[in-house]
Amino acid sequence: MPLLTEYWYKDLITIFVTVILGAILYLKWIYGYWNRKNVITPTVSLPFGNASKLFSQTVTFADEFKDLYFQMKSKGLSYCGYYFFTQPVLIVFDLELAKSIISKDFSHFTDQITYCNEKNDPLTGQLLALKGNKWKNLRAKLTPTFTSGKMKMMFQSFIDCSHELVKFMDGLSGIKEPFEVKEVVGRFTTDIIGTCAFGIECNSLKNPNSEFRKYGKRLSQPNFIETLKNITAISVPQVLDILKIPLFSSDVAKFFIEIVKETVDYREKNNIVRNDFMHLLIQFKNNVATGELKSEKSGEEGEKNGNEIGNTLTLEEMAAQAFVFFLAGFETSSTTLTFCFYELVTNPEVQEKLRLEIKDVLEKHEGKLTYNALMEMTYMDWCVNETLRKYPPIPILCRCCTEPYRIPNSDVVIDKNVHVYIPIIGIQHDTEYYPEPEKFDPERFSFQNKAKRQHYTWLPFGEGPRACIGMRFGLIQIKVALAVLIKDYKFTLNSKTQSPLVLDPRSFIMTSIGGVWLNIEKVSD
Ligand code: HEM
Repeated sequence: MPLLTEYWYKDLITIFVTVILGAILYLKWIYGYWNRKNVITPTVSLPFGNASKLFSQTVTFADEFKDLYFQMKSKGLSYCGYYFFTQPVLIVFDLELAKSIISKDFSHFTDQITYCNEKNDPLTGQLLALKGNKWKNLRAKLTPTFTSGKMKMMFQSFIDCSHELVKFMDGLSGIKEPFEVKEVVGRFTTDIIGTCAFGIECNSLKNPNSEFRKYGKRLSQPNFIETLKNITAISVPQVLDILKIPLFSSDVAKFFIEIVKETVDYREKNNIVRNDFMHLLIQFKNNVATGELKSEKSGEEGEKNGNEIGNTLTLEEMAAQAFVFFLAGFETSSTTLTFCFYELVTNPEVQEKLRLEIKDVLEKHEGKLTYNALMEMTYMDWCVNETLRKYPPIPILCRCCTEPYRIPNSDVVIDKNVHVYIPIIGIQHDTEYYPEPEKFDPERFSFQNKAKRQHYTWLPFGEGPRACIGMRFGLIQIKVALAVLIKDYKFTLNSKTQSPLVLDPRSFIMTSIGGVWLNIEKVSD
């Protein structure tokens, strides 16, 4: 039956045109947000705002925000507006403002932009995604897991996994096979995180099809639907909430929750104590129940207002934390190692200098790779820092405004729920701070050179209260791999590598298309 006119098809056309016009007007109003605040934005286009190239995956996150950094900074701007689809974002170029947002005035920007809905998806109830006081209490509890003391206690697990890595490399050097470095070091970091976070020997170096490796790959190479869910989670998270769509597929959640459940059961039944992250989580569960560990407010009160982590962790909460350590820990580190190897093979004099340092230090430590020996490898530290400068695995830092904030010396107020991005990829390639930024020069991180640079010019692990909690852990796994490999093997670039590297626009973490292929040869003593 016709509604508006005599003909149903005219009604249909009218409704269709009205909906389209309504959507366009709504988007135009949304995309006027920064204009109304007199904040300059790059040219905005319908329907994706400024992010159309990111949505069509024709540009990488790193290139998008590096280009924007240079384009806007050259106009003398300290910040600009941006629309990630319908989500307004402030992009900050000025180091002082970046410092205020992530450290000095942190109380206005306490949250990450990561999706969190523990009811729909238990795995999102993890440290990186939790908000407000819930995050604050959990962060306070988890921080002791990553002290240098705890790292020393876990160090033997790193060394055990490195033996497998060396065995694997020995095999390759014997048959003179080129190998893709990210695949191999990804298996190594998966094994370490599996051991330390889940107490499980994944053996992915021996068995590349191990379950952990399989899920690791799935998480780092999302398919179209998963990419769409990731984008929705950042730009319009309400859609996932209302439609009750979990961010992580049910089989991923089932795998991680089951593995934590089995580990906890086994350890509790057999009184097993290990120096790892899982043990600490079990202690939280049990100590808290006996009153030894108190969160800032009582769990009951917290449960009431729904904004506190309770006094005890449920199995799902434990699984979510182990999961984030896996998610945040294995690929960032394997990516860093991959780019570091690429630079070491394209700068053979740096590789040689590093090899000499490793041998010298080990000689002083009777040939044993101990925690202290690793800390004495200064040149290695510079090489890793320079890699993280050139290729920060996470190219932007993100915050959500949790309390309105007036930008100092301006009339611009950042409203609650507006996102803020700090494009560290731009800062770390800025000639003002790093002359010849494309050159790989570890000496930039010598004590004297570092002292000459401003703070906040090197941010691969973030800064302030929400900085990376696993920095020490990540650096140790990177350095252990470098120490055992560079000491005994010489690496050169294999012709299968697309050099200069081309980054993959489908990946948020910096990744090169086709990978980095190396030749390996044992060095004589
Ligand atoms: C080279 C290695 C790594 C890099 C470059 C890296 C980088 C980062 C960055 C940029 C952040 C956000 C910081 C901010 O917004 O200020 C972060 C957060 C985080 N990282 Fe890492 N990370 C690495 C290794 C690890 C490892 C090994 C783990 C765990 C075992 C880990 C666990 C986390 C967690 C849980 C957070 C969230 C912290 C919070 O919100 O309180 N990361 N990481």
